[in-house]
Amino acid sequence: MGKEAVVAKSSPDACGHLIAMLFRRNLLDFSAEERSHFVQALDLAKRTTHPQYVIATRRSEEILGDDGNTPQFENISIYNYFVWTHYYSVKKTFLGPGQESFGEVDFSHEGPAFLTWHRFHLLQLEKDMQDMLQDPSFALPYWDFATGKNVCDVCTDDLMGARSSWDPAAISSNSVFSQWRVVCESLEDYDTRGTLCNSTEGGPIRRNPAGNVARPTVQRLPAPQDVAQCLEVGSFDTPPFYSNSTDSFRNTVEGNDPMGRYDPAVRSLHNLAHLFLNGTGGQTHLSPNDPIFVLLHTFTDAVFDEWLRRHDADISTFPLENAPIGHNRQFNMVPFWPPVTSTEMFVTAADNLGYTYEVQWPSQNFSISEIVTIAVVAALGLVGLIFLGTSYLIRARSKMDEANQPLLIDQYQPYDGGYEKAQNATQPMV
Ligand SMILES: O=C1C=c2cc(C(=O)O)[nH]c2=CC1=O
Repeated sequence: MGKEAVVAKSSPDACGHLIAMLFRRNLLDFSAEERSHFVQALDLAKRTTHPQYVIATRRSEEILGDDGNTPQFENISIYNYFVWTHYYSVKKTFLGPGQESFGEVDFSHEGPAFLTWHRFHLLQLEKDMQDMLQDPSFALPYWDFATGKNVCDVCTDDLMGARSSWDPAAISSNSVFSQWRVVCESLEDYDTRGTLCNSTEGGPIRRNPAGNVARPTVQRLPAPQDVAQCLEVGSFDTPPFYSNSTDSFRNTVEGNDPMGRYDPAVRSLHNLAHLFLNGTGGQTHLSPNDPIFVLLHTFTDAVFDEWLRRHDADISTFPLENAPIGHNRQFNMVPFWPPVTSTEMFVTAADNLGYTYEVQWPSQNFSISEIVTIAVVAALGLVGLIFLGTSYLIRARSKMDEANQPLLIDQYQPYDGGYEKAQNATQPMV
């Protein structure tokens, strides 16, 4: 049995059957043995031909090849299939020779399906790896990227690969990931010749965390507070269901301003984590080639799942229509097969999908204005308490004085020398 997952409990599915629960854990909590097992599993997925899927390497117009008789499909490895599906979802649309390709269609980003698309993407890889390992308990771990730091803590040789000492944008030769070669990098071909990404591998993974000197705002990872604030955004998504949606949880976690305001210069959470990697992992058509992509997205999915749990999974703000192409609730998510819609993925994972996350969520810090309000209310309360306490003490004190000094009580006879007179009366005269 794989060590990544602890199948500690089971839960009933929609039909009432018991399904084992997978625990997606923080990669940094893995033991040395678990780390090695996970890295080897990824490497095996990179080298194992996908047992079920082939990829199309030409558009439907040319799918039978130049002679009209040679189907343009190729085998691909399990991991490279994961890369290819992401590439396909973001690829530009070829409009014809000599024409600029159309880049405004993105089936997996900048729209409501961002979270549901990537959730299914991860589930497919996880299932493929379980089958490859013949281990149904294999679970993908996550990278809690919301550290607020300017270092990549999973970039060590026992995990995702340290920085090479020779080239700051390369992976150390002690890591197996320095041997990985990327697919889908021939953008020029796709955009000018209308070809599609094929299974041919090219250059190595490039990664230079925090190293983008031209853009200081992407040299530091998101902070825990960004996650806490994002989880407070109440609506799943808002019109126009795009990258400029305000007060939208989806747009906030995808990576605009943590308060849900739109500022094109701002990158946070998921987008910031991609750009922080500064290399293969920061370019949308290529990013899954860097295996950190898997961990970055499991964490993003964990935030989504926590939001679904806290806000009671209300799909009413997931549009039925008017979202960008591919992003409406009932659309099949491109290019997954068998067909799957966002609605099917808009459910709490533990109750419906058989997995859950072990995460300690950061609590919300108070803003300056909230701190001032709390301080004023507390000060007023204190003044009130002091006033009440003082008046009570004064009243109690005066009651005590009355009890302890009976001579001051009105009814008591004032001293008039009567005692002495009486005494004198009983004394015999000498
Ligand atoms: O692979 C991705 C790369 C990204 C870069 C940005 C950005 O905000 O500039 N966003 C990205 C999302 C990705 O999925």
